[in-house]
Amino acid sequence: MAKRFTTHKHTEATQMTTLSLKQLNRSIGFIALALSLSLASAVLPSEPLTADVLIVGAGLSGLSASYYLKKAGKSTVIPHIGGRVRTAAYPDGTHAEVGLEEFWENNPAIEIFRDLHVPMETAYSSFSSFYYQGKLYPFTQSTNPEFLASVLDSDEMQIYQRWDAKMAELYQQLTLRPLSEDMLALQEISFADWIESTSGLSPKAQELVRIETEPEYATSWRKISALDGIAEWHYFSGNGLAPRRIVGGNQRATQALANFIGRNRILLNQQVTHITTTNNNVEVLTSDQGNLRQKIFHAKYLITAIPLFRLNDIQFAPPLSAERKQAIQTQSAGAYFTAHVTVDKAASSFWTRGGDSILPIMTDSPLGVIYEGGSQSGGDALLNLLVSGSDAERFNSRMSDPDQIRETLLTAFDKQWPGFRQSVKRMSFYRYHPRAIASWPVGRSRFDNLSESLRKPQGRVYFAGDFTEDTHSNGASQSAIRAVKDILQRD
Ligand SMILES: Cc1cc2nc3c(=O)[nH]c(=O)nc-3n(C[C@H](O)[C@H](O)[C@H](O)COP(=O)(O)OP(=O)(O)OC[C@H]3O[C@@H](n4cnc5c(N)ncnc54)[C@H](O)[C@@H]3O)c2cc1C
Repeated sequence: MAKRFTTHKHTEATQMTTLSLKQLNRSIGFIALALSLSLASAVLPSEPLTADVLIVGAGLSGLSASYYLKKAGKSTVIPHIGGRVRTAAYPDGTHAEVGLEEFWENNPAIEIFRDLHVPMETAYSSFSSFYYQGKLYPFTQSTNPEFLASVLDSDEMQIYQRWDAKMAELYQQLTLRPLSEDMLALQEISFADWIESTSGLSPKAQELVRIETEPEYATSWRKISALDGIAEWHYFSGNGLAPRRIVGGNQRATQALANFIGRNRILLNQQVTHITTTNNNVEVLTSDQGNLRQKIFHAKYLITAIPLFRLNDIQFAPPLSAERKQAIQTQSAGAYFTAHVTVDKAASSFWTRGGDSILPIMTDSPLGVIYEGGSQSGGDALLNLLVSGSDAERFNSRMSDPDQIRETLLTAFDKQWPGFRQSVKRMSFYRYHPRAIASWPVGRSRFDNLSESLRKPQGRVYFAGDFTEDTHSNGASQSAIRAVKDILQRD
């Protein structure tokens, strides 16, 4: 989740690149029906509104699906907007992420952003500075291996490197279908138990693995299987994958996507409540969250691009298959809570070394991962705390008193950086309740048959979103490509 960014940020050139749409079958054509915003926002229409494909969910997954479909000449309509790519902007000119922090370099969305000329910043490492037993290990080096060599002694490092190479081999096996019996067995043991009993890593190296990866799946490493741990470790293995951020805030990327798709294709405040499939179309009922007026949409196909548990808000006819229902019910989720902390600029000495920022820092305390927000030169600094796991669950509870949350965070800050609380001017809290990110409990994984059932369509309805393929926004993008490809091949 957290990665250290170069102090000399490199703004990635936003040249036009060839999209991976070549795989998508463009040969099928049926008439794209236009839908105007005025029509959409009018009083209950007598005729249903129509499009080729209706997309439920205007997060990264739904917007990406719509992007690919538009490139292939299809019309789409997306009721609702929002999603987990969100940037908060404050009156003093500072801004920080509320949701997604970085796009990993292997995320297909990066190709879309290049195509849309969205400026990106490049980071170079997946590991971050971290606290272990009260001691800070600052990431001041240029690469993961150099950083690791500053944390582990040479014996620990040799064992770590052998283990890491084995992890890379196991990751390759995850791409094979069907998975071997040995691999599937790793679904039954927790990542923590497996590392502790088989890795041979030193206690410090084990803690490094835990502290660096837990913010990724946003729950304890005891709650995910070794199989999912192997998939997560891929982001850190070897030199690690490099993440990207959008200059000026990640929300600019989804805004660029929405502009490309056409704002009139995205209908605000429309919650999908019913999805009815017949042999030759899909009928959707939406409810306007402002005035509770209902609208009817017809489309040839439908893609749901919402968190899977949100499918429980929708009534399907015919109902979702028992296997899909079981897949949704047995899925787990990680929790996130975000706090933006405005602090006096002078306090930056706490997180700089030799004039360079060592943020993000993984704290292993209720502060979670401390990121740096965007600020105006000379003004206050904005820190972004990405809290995950049990601390996030506690803070997310509506019974949680904001004054207590604030005090817990200030106490944790003071323990780590004595005197820091004097510099804090304001805190803003953002809750993701109850489920922020996909995760699978021990005994379940995204590599089993149950999950596979969600990657197959039910009639004319396709299921996308980050809960079907991966824990990260990579899953949101990959699932959009899968659904669009399947629709274009079928039509
Ligand atoms: C705090 C936080 C930090 C994160 N950090 C990272 C990170 O650094 N890197 C990374 O890769 N990923 C990160 N993630 C995960 C990433 O944000 C998600 O994987 C990704 O944004 C999911 O996109 P999506 O389109 O699948 O879902 P969403 O963005 O959740 O979009 C779903 C949309 O569907 C709408 N919707 C739901 N139900 C209905 C309905 N019935 N009718 C109509 N609309 C509906 C919702 O309102 C929402 O707008 C983070 C997530 C959080 C919460």
